[in-house]
Amino acid sequence: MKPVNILRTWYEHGWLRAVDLSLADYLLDKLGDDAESVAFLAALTSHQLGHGHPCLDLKRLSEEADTVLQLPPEHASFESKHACLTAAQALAQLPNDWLTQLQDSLAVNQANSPLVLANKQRLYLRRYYNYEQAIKSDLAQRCEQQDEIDVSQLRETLNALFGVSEQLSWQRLACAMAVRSGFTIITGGPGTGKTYTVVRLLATLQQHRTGSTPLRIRLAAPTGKAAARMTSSIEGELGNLPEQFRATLESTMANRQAVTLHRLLGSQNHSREFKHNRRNPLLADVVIVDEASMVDIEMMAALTSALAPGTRLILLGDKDQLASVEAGAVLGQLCEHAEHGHYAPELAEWLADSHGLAELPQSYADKQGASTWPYLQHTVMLHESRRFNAEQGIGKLAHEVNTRQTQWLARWLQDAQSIAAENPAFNNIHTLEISGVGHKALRQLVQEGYQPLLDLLQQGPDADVEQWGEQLLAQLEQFQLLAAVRSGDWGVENLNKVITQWLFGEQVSTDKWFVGRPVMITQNDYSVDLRNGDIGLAVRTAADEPIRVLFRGTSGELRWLLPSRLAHVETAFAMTIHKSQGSEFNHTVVVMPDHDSPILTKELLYTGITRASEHCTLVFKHDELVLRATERRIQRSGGLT
Ligand SMILES: Nc1ncnc2c1ncn2[C@@H]1O[C@H](COP(=O)(O)OP(=O)(O)OP(=O)(O)O)[C@@H](O)[C@H]1O
Repeated sequence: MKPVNILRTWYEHGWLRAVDLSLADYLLDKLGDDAESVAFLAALTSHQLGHGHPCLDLKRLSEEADTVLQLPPEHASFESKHACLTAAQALAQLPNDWLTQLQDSLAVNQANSPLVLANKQRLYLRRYYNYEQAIKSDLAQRCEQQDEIDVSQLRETLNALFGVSEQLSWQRLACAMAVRSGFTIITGGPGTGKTYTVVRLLATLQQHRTGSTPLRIRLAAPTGKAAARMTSSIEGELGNLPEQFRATLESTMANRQAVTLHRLLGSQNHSREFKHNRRNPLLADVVIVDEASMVDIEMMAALTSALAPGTRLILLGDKDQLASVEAGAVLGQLCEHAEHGHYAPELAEWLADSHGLAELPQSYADKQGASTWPYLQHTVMLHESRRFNAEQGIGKLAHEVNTRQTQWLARWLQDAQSIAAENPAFNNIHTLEISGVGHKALRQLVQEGYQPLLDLLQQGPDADVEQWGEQLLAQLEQFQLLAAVRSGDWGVENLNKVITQWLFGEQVSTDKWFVGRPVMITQNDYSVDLRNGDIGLAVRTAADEPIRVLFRGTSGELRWLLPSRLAHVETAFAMTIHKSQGSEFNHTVVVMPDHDSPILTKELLYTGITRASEHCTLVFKHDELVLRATERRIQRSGGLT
């Protein structure tokens, strides 16, 4: 079959997006029928973007095409599998010299050509290649900025902030690292003290600034919700600082409000360009970005290019979480293997000195570190969670999944109850093995989980509507279903239908407005200042009032919007694990599907489990699918490192 016809069949069966096919058609139109292989590979590159990869990894493509391209897709019907070639079969239809054709093509590696082939291995759409190059050169320039620091003074400041101790504190090393360098990544799982560290880092930076004017510090996060969380956790942590540092920070940092990255950079209507860019950089000495694992490659390029050469950039995030839904696992790539340090000997020595230690443990030093792992010379991973014990409950479950250890997990999946009976510290993780999503045990779990919210809604506001709104939004974070997949019986769409019926009966439809409908914004909407992923709740403040949707605004305020103002929303009793990033729920229920799929990975499960702050329930039909997902890793394509 001709490659372009394979693409058409894939498109007709929903395996490929219209935009992917259009690119192939465009190239064929410009270059003629001889360019079929090039057009085919360009369409695949575009398809990869839709799966979060900024490029097509050609080596992996020839080795494991079906896995790399995630074809057939999760939702593929039986008929489509019959009608379409698999990715591996399709690739076999290309002439043997497809790589040479690609290298020789006018569409590749020419001035302003639409495609770029890097190292004969990664094929990019030019725009994404440019983003990657911009990030690399901006970060390289920033990595070279190293301030001369008086180590003994720094040690004194850190002693005052963290206390004097012989015990290695990664938080303290993170502060030292960020004071020395123009670019720093602080990564760590939930509760490892990223906020705790940042507040102390801000104090250290102000203390060790060179001029007399206070540093201009800007705080940002990729979503409104993450920005609101950042603001409140920083505000909360300020109170725990030693008095002299707290007073300095409060007086020097009048603006402690974190904003979305869009707002920081100044998004402009109907344009991908931001107000702040290379020509008009941000006025800031330090920019700190929380939840950086959610920042995609386009936004990261916009950020790094909007920073003036002297601005210090500090990224915070959990490298082991899923990356952004958009293309580019930037943080994950930059600090892959951070758990091993890989510090060049001189850096390891300096870090130890800043801490007052004789040396860092040998396992974190690496003679080749500087050349092999340049970004790790600017990264500190916080290892110890203050919220979860890695040996117990949620901490243990998250740890076993993250490190892909299935032995304990297999036992827990079989008999979580006995494990909890033996040790009450495991009482906060639960399994629910069910034959289908209509199962009464799931229904009971959902009804009990949502009952307090329904009671609050039923009760209505007393005199104080704002207080009621606060209670509702707090209650909405108490219980949440997260599904691994979108479609099928076990997917988000069906779960929302089923839950709506369980809670509100047959007369209510999932896609209509009703009091008690939680919704998620599915696209950034600047006209109402809401972002993709923001969550609201449909309420009625009085019987004669219209339904309004209650959201938390970026400054923490309550917003009561009419549903007619919301263009892109979906019901959110259940949401995908992808969309739950940056949120935390008291009781998180993670629902695995009844069939295997390449999207079921340890990153997905880890992200779902770590959304839970108090209780986590894992719902599944087959325990071996949970184990298989734990063993599977996301392969991040890209050339940042
Ligand atoms: N070195 C420390 N000494 C005492 N308490 C600490 C220390 N580090 C962190 N904590 C406490 O542990 C809790 C979790 O820390 P923090 O909120 O900073 O973690 P985080 O990594 O930012 O979490 P999140 O997953 O929410 O992003 C907080 O209550 C914090 O005050």
